[in-house]
Amino acid sequence: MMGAGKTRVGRETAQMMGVPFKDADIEIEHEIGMSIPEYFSRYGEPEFRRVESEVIADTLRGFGGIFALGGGAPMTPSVQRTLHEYMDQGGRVVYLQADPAEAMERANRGGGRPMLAGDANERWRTLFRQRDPVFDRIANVHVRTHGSTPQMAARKLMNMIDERVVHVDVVAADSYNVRIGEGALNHLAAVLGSGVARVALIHTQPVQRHSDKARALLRQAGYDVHDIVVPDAEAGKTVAVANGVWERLGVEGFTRSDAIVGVGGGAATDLAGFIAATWMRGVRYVNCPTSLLAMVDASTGGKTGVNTTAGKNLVGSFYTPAGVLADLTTLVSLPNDIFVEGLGEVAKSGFIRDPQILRILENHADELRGFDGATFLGSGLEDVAAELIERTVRVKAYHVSADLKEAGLREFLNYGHTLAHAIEKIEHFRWRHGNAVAVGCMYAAELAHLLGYIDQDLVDYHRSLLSSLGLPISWNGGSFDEVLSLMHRDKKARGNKLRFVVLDGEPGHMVHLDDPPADAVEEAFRRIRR
Ligand SMILES: NC(=O)c1ccc[n+]([C@@H]2O[C@H](COP(=O)([O-])OP(=O)(O)OC[C@H]3O[C@@H](n4cnc5c(N)ncnc54)[C@H](O)[C@@H]3O)[C@@H](O)[C@H]2O)c1
Ligand SMILES: O=C(O)C(=O)C[C@@H](O)[C@H](O)[C@H](O)COP(=O)(O)O
Repeated sequence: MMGAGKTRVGRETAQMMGVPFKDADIEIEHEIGMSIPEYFSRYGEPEFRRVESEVIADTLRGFGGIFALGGGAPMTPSVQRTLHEYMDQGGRVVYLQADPAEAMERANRGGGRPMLAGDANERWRTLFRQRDPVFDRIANVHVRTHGSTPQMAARKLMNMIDERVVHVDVVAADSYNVRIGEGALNHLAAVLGSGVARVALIHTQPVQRHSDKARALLRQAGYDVHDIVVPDAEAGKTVAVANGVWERLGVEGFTRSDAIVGVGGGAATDLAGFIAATWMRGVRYVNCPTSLLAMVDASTGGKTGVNTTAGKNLVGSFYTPAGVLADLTTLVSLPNDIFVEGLGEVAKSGFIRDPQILRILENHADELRGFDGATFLGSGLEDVAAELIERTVRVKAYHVSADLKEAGLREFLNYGHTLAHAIEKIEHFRWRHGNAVAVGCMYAAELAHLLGYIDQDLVDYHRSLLSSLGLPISWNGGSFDEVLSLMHRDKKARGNKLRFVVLDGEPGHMVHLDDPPADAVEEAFRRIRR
């Protein structure tokens, strides 16, 4: 909107990012050879919009910087088309959302704006009512600058345009974006949208500072926020905890148009998604993962659920979120062992689909294993982690987009999980999920080798890569019989036949392994014992 601070904040942001800045008004005046008010009064608005549209299209072609548009520009259909094409090529279109009262006051300062001729305040309000829904729809980045200095707004904007976005296009469900970057949480209100009144903010105690931030953002945006603290980690993934949350939602009057926001590790986002899937048979939800594992895997894809006494994730549903906000600033408080655990799922994704992930892990194993939240932001490791998160989420998106309900392709994401879930259950969920997955991948590699799918070198590669990251590669608990009985409860099993997913030849090539010979299943188990 006029007065939102596009030029000031845009210029400031460009300076912080070390990129050029252009202002549409200056480019247009250069093109027409006179001031905009003069051109407007001589030739009228339609002619001005035509020139403006051409200047915008020309400027955006090949321009790598920040370009401040005039407030009316995005209302022109040809400009909208140009902006869509720009976004399709990876461009960011930012809606700078200033406090309306402040923006109106700034816009009227000094006068001279042709669009505000007459009663300037009333005219500004009318334009705002017309433009706000259009800007909201067109932009792919929404930055609220209420109460911010231009420098603060610029920093926020920089973080938001710097972020990585993975689009998850799901067959038979709404598509959504996974946003990865410092400040990704700032998108929360935009992702929830305006149809929601009450928000249940579900989180665990160790991530209180991050849920406080989410709550502040939600309150600022006018939502009625209900804080729901659930037991930490797997203790929160039970039907008893879910029942407690359903009770709260009932008492607090949550309706179908209200929403859930899950903040925390994978256990919290699995539970929050499950609540969203079941409350009134489905309400909107947004995941805000705060652990590496939740960022790369648990928060995306719509597998929601709880454990039962019989095993891991046995009750749940496939229910996709409205969006995922992986805010890298939340990793500052993540303990080292929980970061390292997350690398188990990252490596898994490298094995099943994206060998470049494996190379990045190899090249940065020492830094990754030594993760320290206190020095993470702004370090070289942050770029490495952001790249790994984006790549791993892309692997996830590839599988869930085509096969949301896990009829076949999606099962490849379950590499290593047949044994992993048995380990977690036998260990009473004291073993971390990502660690169990690392051992499970080792087991799947041994099994694939025994059956002639992969050579010994690839088994050895699993062992050396996973251990270089600080992940476990063997497990000594439980007996084979216990493990076998639990593996029969794995969701890939069919009837009384086991079903695994294994590598075929090399990383990136996966096959299903139905009903493998019993002696190989046992021998592979023997090989992962210390
Ligand atoms: N739905 C899926 O597709 C999917 C995929 C993978 C894993 N999962 C599930 O995810 C869970 C594992 O997730 P996880 O590894 O995040 O475990 P978790 O949720 O148990 O979190 C681990 C610990 O880290 C804490 N924590 C998280 N973020 C923190 C932060 N920023 N600062 C300080 N502490 C923080 C948590 O409170 C918890 O104590 C398992 O239940 C697993 O089954 C689900
Ligand atoms: O998204 C999937 O599909 C996966 O299998 C991802 C796994 O990494 C994840 O641990 C998932 O929760 C396992 O699901 P389950 O169906 O085996 O319980």
